Amino acid sequence: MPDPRTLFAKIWDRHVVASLDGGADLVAIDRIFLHERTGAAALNSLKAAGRPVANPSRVFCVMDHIVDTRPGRDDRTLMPGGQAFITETRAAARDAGITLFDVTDPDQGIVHVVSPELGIVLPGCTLIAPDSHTCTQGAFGALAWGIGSSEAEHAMATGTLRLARPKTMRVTFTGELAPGVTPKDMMLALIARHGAGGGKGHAVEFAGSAVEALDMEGRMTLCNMATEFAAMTGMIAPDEKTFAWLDGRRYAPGGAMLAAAVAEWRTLATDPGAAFDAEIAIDAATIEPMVSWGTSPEHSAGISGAVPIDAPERPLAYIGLGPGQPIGGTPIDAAFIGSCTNGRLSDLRRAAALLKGRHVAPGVKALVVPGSMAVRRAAEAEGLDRVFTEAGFEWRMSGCSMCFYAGGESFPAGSRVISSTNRNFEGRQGPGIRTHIASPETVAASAIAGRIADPRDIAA
Ligand SMILES: CC(C)[C@H](C(=O)O)[C@@H](O)C(=O)O
Ligand code: SF4
Repeated sequence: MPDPRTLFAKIWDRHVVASLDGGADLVAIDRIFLHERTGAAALNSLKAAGRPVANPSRVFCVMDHIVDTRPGRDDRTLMPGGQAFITETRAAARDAGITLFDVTDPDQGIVHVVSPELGIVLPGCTLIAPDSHTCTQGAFGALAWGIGSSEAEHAMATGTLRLARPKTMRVTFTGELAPGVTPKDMMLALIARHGAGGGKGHAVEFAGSAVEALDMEGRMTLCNMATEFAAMTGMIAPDEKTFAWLDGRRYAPGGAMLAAAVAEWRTLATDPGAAFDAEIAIDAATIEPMVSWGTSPEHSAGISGAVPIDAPERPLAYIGLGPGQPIGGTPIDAAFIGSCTNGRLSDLRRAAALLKGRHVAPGVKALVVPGSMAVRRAAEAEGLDRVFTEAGFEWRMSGCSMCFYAGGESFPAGSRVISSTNRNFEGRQGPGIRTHIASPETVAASAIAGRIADPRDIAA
């Protein structure tokens, strides 16, 4: 019998092209994604070096970070000088012969939403992008991680990347989530309990009954925030839900090819008895809806909790809360639903279920930005756009939008925002913006209440 191996080891071992001096491996890269924020730089520098993209059919590019999300958009963006990122990336992508999902393309959307939607990420593949939330796609049992721009160049030119083998960690969520508690809350609880550096240097596999019970979109939310845990990536063993998701997607294998692929993908799961370098176990039933109170995702607490009495000064000064202050009940100025963490159809459905027949509190600016145009169309087909707009939310085109102050979209300086996104550091959503990260349900409930509120208090 061969030694039991982890999901990570199975993927890594079959992608190692060579073991290099100094302990690093040369790893074959199956898929590369670019976006307009960093894409033009990588493609242009490759071109300047006189090197073509080795295999353009494996390289994809989206427009998501800087694009305007107001309906009727074109290449113009609220980011000063932002249009050049878009036009230069478009020209460089066309020149390199890679696949581009452009601003007005029906497939446009946030990179980590579009790739799974189109079946570009597959179990067992290696996928990289110069974007830290590439780990989202590990939800498919892929090895997917964020890289720097020069590594993107190297990978595009050679189809490989040189890197040191990370350590492995398994995070097991046992038991069952309580009603109203979501994958976002699982990650905020993990990071609050084990620190924003807790996964450093590790490829993290999420496992256990509460993970198996999640749908694919929930699994993506979980893996998305592996980078907030400082992990190289997050991943989940592929199962029937994974295979069903991929069935019929444009770039995924179909027919007899799919059946053969599924047979292969079934072998990827971690073998019983395989050893991890580190293990964490969390009882899912102990998690409640979580909200951040500071400027790191580790500054998070249960909605019924309070800011710790020994909380550090600087984040509290920025966020404008005091030690021991209850988190629930804090008045908000704005609410945002969207991003690669929580901007998918199921996120929108769950928020809309709470908003139906209700209205955002007076004075609260609320906005929903679907993670992709496909999500937007699917939501409209179900009438979710009307639920949101009747509740007083703005209904936008897809993009990163207010997740990140890169496209110039923001709320008035200093606003307190409840947000379904993944980062809450100073200025993340714009000058002086005080971000509280939470699940889409908590965002919806808080928008209605005009203050940070527990979604479980609203009967959907
Ligand atoms: C702009 C991009 C490189 C960045 C990232 O790497 O994650 C952004 O997506 C973010 O979420 O901060
Ligand atoms: S939605 Fe936010 S976290 Fe995701 S890729 Fe865009 S900016 Fe980064």
